[in-house]
Amino acid sequence: MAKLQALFGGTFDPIHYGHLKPVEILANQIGLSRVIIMPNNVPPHRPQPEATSEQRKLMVELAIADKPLFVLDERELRRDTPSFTADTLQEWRAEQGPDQPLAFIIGQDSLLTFPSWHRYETILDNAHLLVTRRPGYPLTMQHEEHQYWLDKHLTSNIEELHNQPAGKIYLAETPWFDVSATLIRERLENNEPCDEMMPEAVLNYIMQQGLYHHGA
Ligand SMILES: Nc1ncnc2c1ncn2[C@@H]1O[C@H](COP(=O)(O)OP(=O)(O)OP(=O)(O)O)[C@@H](O)[C@H]1O
Ligand SMILES: O=C(O)c1ccc[n+]([C@@H]2O[C@H](COP(=O)([O-])O)[C@@H](O)[C@H]2O)c1
Repeated sequence: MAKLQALFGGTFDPIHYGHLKPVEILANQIGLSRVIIMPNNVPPHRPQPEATSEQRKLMVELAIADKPLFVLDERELRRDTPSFTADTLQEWRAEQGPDQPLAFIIGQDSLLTFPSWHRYETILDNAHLLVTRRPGYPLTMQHEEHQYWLDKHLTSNIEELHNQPAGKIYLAETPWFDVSATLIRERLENNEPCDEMMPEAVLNYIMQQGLYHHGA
């Protein structure tokens, strides 16, 4: 049987432990031997990031250098158009064939906005969604029709993720990591320590590049 593969997309401006730790725990819980981490080039639903795509890619490389679970995928970095997940997953599915189990990992906040994503309903045609917990966000959808959509696809059966190629949503019971890239950017701007929030190599790179600090 083909192994479940999981793609984890993000802006990663910068990458932090709130990205890495829940996904490492999720991988352990459901048996993922590899997670493909994919920085976007043009985030579809937010302003352009502060760090360049090259800098964000480098920070991801530094963060995962000693973590064999993760590999980097540069496909969205090579596109100049908005990094729509539906397009990326369609391309990935075409490469992997119809039977390969594929998944896309998101945090709880992304699940809430998911119905506003470009062609969101097609995403589950090509992949499962694996959702990690994030403090401060409800686990229910704002609109009834979206809750119906969520309930229709929900599973708590890990076997289904491995046996079916796509179509399920799995709400993982991962611990909370109360950190965001926004908080880190703000703290760096104010010269506040961020050592606990991200790998040392990433923080050293940020300092060396003078990133996220506009002070006089
Ligand atoms: N602390 C966290 N816990 C769980 N998931 C997270 C956490 N931080 C980010 N994620 C998830 O990681 C993915 C990429 O997130 P992103 O790069 O936008 O980070 P962010 O910290 O939310 O950034 P920003 O503060 O700039 O919006 C998203 O699916 C997001 O939900
Ligand atoms: O396809 C979309 O419309 C879409 C809208 C918002 C976010 N995404 C993707 O979701 C992932 C997390 O996004 P973000 O903005 O929280 O870093 C990242 O891979 C984005 O490209 C995708």
